[in-house]
Amino acid sequence: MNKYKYSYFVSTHDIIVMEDTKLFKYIIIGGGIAGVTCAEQLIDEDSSILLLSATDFVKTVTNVQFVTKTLEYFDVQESSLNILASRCPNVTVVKSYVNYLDSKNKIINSTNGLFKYEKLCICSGATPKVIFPKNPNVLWIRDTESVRKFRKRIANAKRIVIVGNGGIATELVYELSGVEVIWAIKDKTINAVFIDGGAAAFLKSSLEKEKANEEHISKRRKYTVNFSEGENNDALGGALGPDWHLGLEIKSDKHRKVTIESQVQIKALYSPEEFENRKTDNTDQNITLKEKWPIYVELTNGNIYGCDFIVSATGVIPNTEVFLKDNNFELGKDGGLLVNDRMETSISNIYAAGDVCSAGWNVAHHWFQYRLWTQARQMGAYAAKCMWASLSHEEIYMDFCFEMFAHVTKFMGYKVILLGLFNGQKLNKKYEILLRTTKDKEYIKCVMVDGKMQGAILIGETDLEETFENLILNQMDLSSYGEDLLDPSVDIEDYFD
Ligand SMILES: Cc1cc2nc3c(=O)[nH]c(=O)nc-3n(C[C@H](O)[C@H](O)[C@H](O)COP(=O)(O)OP(=O)(O)OC[C@H]3O[C@@H](n4cnc5c(N)ncnc54)[C@H](O)[C@@H]3O)c2cc1C
Ligand SMILES: NC(=O)c1ccc[n+]([C@@H]2O[C@H](COP(=O)([O-])OP(=O)(O)OC[C@H]3O[C@@H](n4cnc5c(N)ncnc54)[C@H](O)[C@@H]3O)[C@@H](O)[C@H]2O)c1
Repeated sequence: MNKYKYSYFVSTHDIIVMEDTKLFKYIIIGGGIAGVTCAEQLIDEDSSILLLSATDFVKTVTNVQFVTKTLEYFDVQESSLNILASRCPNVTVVKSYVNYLDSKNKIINSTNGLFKYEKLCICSGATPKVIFPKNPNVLWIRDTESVRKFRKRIANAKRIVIVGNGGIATELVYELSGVEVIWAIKDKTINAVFIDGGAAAFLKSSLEKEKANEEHISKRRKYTVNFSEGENNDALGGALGPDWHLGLEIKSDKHRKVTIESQVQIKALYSPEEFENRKTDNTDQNITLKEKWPIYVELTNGNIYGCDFIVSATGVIPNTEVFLKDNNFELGKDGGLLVNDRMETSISNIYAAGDVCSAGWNVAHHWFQYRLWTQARQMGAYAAKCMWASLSHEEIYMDFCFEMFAHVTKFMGYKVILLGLFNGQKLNKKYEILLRTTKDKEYIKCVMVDGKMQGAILIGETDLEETFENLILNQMDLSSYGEDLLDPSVDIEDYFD
């Protein structure tokens, strides 16, 4: 590896570029799915491409399989930097944390020196938005390191409180057994980030079953994660993804014990000493308080729980901070780097993809951004195409995957497919719902406007995803079918394919 000389004055951020500061045609920051996909997809084979990864590992996607035109499964691996470099000979992979961007001179300063770019793609992901982040009894899940900390603490835990109602909380609550879980959610029903109340009721019964009785079907076929002990890297690693929870099989007791506290938030946390000093009346209403716990949680409904620790699964914030210093990036409402339909940020020659960016183009009616693995991959690949097209003056079109939102995952033991405006997003409550549900088997919901399908939730093995995807994309008028559309005796799959 070349060593680059550099000079850098932290006080003024003036960078003196030495003659041998290396120029790369493309630089990509971030070794998560967005960054790695971007590097792999750069078809400019003669070009110098540099990928900077803050950690010793990068995330690579393998065995991509399309379920439909827009739905895909894939395996994810944590690979060493050398493996990526050997797979992509035109990509130099350097472990380095970027701490300053000089967009005027197109230079980045990193822990491994200065690098100059023609085109830069920022794929720095997102950081968990943790409630009470400084409290040592509040944990989160994002990367391998955070899961390691969680595993260590859960091994001896009797009760934990999980806060949040999205992907991580839903998966964690389902995966844990042999420990009492208090699940504190802001909404009326579980997993409200992804599904409606009806689907939530369908899934919830899974929590009452014993873990051992269920077949463990993985969300994807494989997720290889490196849990080697001893490594202690403070840099935030890439987000975990499919099947990150498979390593949580640590309790022999397979009983789930989940209490759902709905429509609440955390009001306060108390250390044992602070709790002892509380002399309010409501503290003794809760028998669980007779035991001594490392931390106590007061909910907004007045209930107080002692527990071993709390998991904050309360969403993410795009990792932009380092890049904002002296750079006037336009940001999206959610704090991401705003990108246009060419994945360009508001600063020329700088692109962004994955969790760090906010889609700022006029998005297709049936598509919206969700910070998901699949979208990180799609955006990374498309950003690569856009950077290449810009330098080679080629015309390209927006990828088809941005036409319709599509996500396949697994919640509470069921395959879950979300298509288009599956929860009536963007429709201002002006839509009808067609529903078919069979207990413990399937839940099918179609969102309809004027007889045309706008979105769908498919839970279980319905085999309807391809048909429904076509119906949403084609906007075929289905008024004449009315409710028969979901009649189990009508084989709509054959009819519409
Ligand atoms: C527990 C968990 C489960 C999930 N499950 C699913 C799922 O089932 N399906 C799904 O679709 N999505 C899932 N997601 C979401 C998905 O993992 C993310 O949306 C996706 O991985 C984001 O990829 P990314 O490349 O944009 O960011 P990241 O994976 O966060 O990668 C960003 C990279 O940038 C590096 N970096 C940051 N700052 C710097 C810097 N200054 N200099 C150098 N490098 C830097 C980081 O170290 C990191 O390697 C899950 C997320 C989590 C946390
Ligand atoms: N199977 C999947 O597709 C899957 C699984 C895990 C994670 N992910 C993705 O990983 C990322 C992180 O997951 P996540 O579950 O942390 O985020 P999320 O955005 O899915 O859910 C965040 C949840 O936290 C709640 N919340 C926010 N602030 C709160 C507060 N102060 N008090 C109480 N609740 C609060 C929100 O209401 C929401 O329910 C997301 O982008 C998510 O989509 C996806």
